[in-house]
Amino acid sequence: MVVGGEGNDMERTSQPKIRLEPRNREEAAQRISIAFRAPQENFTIRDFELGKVLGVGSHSKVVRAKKKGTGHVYALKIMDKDYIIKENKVSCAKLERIVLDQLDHPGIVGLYFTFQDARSLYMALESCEGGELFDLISKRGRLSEIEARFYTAEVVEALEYLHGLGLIHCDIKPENLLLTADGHIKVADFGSVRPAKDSRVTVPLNLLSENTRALAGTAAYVPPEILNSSPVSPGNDLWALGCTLYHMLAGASPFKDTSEWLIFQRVISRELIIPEYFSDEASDLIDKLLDMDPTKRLGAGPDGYLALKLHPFFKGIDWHNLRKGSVRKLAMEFIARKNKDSYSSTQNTTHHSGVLSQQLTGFDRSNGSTSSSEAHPHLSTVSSIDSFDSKWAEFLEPGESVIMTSKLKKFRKLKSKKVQLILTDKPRLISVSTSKLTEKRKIVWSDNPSSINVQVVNSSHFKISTPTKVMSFEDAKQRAWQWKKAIESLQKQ
Ligand SMILES: Nc1ncnc2c1ncn2[C@@H]1O[C@H](COP(=O)(O)OP(=O)(O)OP(=O)(O)O)[C@@H](O)[C@H]1O
Repeated sequence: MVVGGEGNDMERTSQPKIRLEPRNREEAAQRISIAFRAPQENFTIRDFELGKVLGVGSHSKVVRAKKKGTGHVYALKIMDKDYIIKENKVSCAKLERIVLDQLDHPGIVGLYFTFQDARSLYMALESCEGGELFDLISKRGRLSEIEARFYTAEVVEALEYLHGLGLIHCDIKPENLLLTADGHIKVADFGSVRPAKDSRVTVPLNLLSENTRALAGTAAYVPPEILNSSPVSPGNDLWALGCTLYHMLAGASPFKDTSEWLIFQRVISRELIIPEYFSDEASDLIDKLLDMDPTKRLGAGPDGYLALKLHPFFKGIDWHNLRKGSVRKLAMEFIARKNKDSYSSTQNTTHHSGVLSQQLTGFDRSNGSTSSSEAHPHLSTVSSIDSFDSKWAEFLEPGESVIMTSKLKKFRKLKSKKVQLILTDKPRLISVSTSKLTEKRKIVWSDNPSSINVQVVNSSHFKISTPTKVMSFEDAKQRAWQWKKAIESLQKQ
């Protein structure tokens, strides 16, 4: 990605550029003060051996990439230029680049370098080999309080650092909390970040004015004050932290419903049901983080993070040595559940060289988790990299690439089954039973929207209608609209 990067060879291509042009003197002055630590390199995608898709966001695809020559492995966040321009996400991408560049904390995903080519922007991030906390929770159903305490403590530490710099993440949720190979948490996805008034982090003003227009965050984690257009504050992240802790312990976010509107109603009226099996300490902490008044949330008051860290839920947490080992049991339990993974190891370049790193090298989540091999339709230009690794590859024809795939619940009458739905560039729609690993009945493709039609019921539910049947699906990651977009864009091609 080029952010004010004169002199970079990438700039001299005749391809579309994404630049950060100052609009006035003030901005120009501010821009000069940004000297990137993570350089803008002249690399091309051919300088990397691409591995599996680590995850997909709403405007990016993140792929494991090994740098030829050095063998270093990165999580390469790839953003399609046309798409982010069309979707007005350029400022989010630049913001993430600029902010990540200035952060340095073990609880925050590191940025190594950026580059771009004709089609895409690339950010080489520290690779979090353990995947999303969301997937861990989904696989387990819910986490134990011991695990939830540890993960929450690590997020608290990272938030303390961020808030100390005057930055609000604005999208804390289990999907954006990534696990390293040795079982520690790192906060990712800084595309929604906002500075508080007294922020010590340099953020160009034009990016902010563009970025602050949109409602930041994800419905189920958005605090009530944001729905009332109040200015951002650290309390926003503390609310989302309370929702995240609840999610870890209950297996679902506290404000769950079938549409964003209904979720917002629950948030505004604080319809919070705490399950009986939550300990008193966990219930009390969640209650205090989910205070309707952002200034009263634990961690946001006059005693700041000290009050939060001293809460009885965190009893036993060694705050000074949080990131020094002590995750052995958690990580080993995690890897034991993943030992069927047929992941072929690549060298890991994370900075964590703890005891577990070696034991866990090669540990991954290539076992069909909901996001591990998902792709975005707008990223079809890089879709060929999907075909390398997944166990679903056996259902593809030679040369066929995955455009999008998710583990979904498929409903039939009153029952539901888990299926892996795969959309390919052929185009084909393949539904594979995750229990039997066999292809279910063929879904006959048609370019005609009246023959194959996708109806979105809400963000997680959608239906695919063909002339002979209607199939109902649930996507736990709320990608119903992405399924519709992906299928329709292939029909238009
Ligand atoms: N450093 C990393 N290491 C491993 N996986 C990663 C890394 N960064 C991102 N991912 C995976 O890619 C997914 C998408 O990344 P990210 O959230 O940064 O994208 P985005 O397009 O900004 O998403 P969003 O829809 O949340 O705005 C993550 O949820 C995660 O699964």
